[in-house]
Amino acid sequence: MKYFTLRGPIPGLSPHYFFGNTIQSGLVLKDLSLHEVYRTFKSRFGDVFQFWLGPWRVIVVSNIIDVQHIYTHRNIYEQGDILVEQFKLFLYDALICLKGAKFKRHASLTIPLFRRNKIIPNFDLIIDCTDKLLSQWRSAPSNHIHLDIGQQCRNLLLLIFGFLAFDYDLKTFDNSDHNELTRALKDFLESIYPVFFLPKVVSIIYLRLSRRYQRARTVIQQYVYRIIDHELIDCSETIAERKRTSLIASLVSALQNDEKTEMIKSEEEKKGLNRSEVLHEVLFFLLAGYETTSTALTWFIHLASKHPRVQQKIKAELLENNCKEDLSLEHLDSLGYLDCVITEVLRFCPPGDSSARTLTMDDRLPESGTQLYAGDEVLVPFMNLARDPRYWSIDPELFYPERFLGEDKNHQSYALLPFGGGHRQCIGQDLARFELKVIIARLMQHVTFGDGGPEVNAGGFVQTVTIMPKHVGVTVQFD
Ligand code: HEM
Repeated sequence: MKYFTLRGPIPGLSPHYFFGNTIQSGLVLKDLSLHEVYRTFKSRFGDVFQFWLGPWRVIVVSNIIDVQHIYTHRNIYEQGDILVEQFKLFLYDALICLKGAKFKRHASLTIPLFRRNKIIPNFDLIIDCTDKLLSQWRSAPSNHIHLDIGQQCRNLLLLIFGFLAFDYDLKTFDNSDHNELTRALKDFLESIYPVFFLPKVVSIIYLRLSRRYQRARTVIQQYVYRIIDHELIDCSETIAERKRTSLIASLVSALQNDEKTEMIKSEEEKKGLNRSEVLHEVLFFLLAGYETTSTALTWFIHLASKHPRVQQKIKAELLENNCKEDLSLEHLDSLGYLDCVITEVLRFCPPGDSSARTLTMDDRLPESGTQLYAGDEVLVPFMNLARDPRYWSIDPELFYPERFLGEDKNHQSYALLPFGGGHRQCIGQDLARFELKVIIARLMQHVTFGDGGPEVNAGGFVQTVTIMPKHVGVTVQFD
């Protein structure tokens, strides 16, 4: 039988009809995260196993030689159909769903805007937005336990990304408990998560019937239209001037004058973007630009509250580099320990679970000798590699930023992949690292996070589109 059976000699757990391995693994009903599930399967079945994410059969690969092979053979390992097919249900024309010539057309308008030299001028903007969060915390009593750190981080990263990519004030700190957009985005992400484990036809019906999804999508679309209209107020010369530095100017200035003529051209000949493509790119970047980075910031705050020693060392480094009062772009490069902390947060708790690739032809993995066939779907699970003692000198189960100054400084690069790898790796990684560094440095200039108690600050994992800490409860003490 083609569906819902183990195929070939690759080990795995015989799947259930319709649910695949999602119930057996605890992903559904026990609410385990994909990090936990892939780790358990690896310890049971070894480095390469098959797993059924509902109707999708995936081959999960957890050794660095095979992973390196996957990422360095882009002609064989293309963007994963599992991502393409599922994202297409709500973001048909967005970068993540595209391959080949269409991907290139979209990528040429977006990727250059997230290179380091384009990001650095946003230093003051990030500081100003972080100060809004600090002033919100200042008005709370000092022993208050903040249980909504995840939401506060989302508000901050969304505010920054709105200005940085869209020149638009998303006002996420105005009435932040009930901010319409952050709430709609949260509802949207939570309601699309089950789609990743459902057959396509069931997903379509579910999305049509889900009032929460429909409501969230309407609110988000209204914002997206406002962002585009706000940009269109500018005259075309001004937009053209800004298109090399601003995502929204780049997208809007690429709008096709004659969509009908462009539509009949071959993909290779097409120029610019049609309205639907611009709409989907704005929506996708809105999601990609804040959700993962705010998850990483939430993990930092949780882990910092558990490791006061790490906070003290960041503060000492700020002091040594004369950044206790003033923070400037010039000082940022000298904060080497802070870089190690950020890398360790991304290693210890990667916000995403894996990269997905689909084979365009048959291939054999060099280390495990696994035979794969065209159309197979492979996944590279980030946490399996990041916590594998074969690839780390210092116990990978320890949260220990100093590892990157000493024994693990020259770690295996394919063991640390929070942004994926190869030709479809994250295009926002320089931006995410820069934002995290500026925000954390600013926060550590002013506050110390305290552990709110064993229950409210118990950590754990909660799976949605990203993997957040399940329980975060911290105090915020101004120094
Ligand atoms: C800590 C923050 C972030 C993490 C952990 C993260 C992680 C990832 C991962 C794992 C992928 C898939 C890579 C692969 O398949 O190998 C990805 C793709 C992507 N990310 Fe990020 N990301 C972050 C921040 C951002 C930001 C700030 C942006 C905004 C520009 C962004 C934009 C994208 C885009 C557009 C893609 C799709 C690339 C493609 O399909 O070729 N990400 N990200």
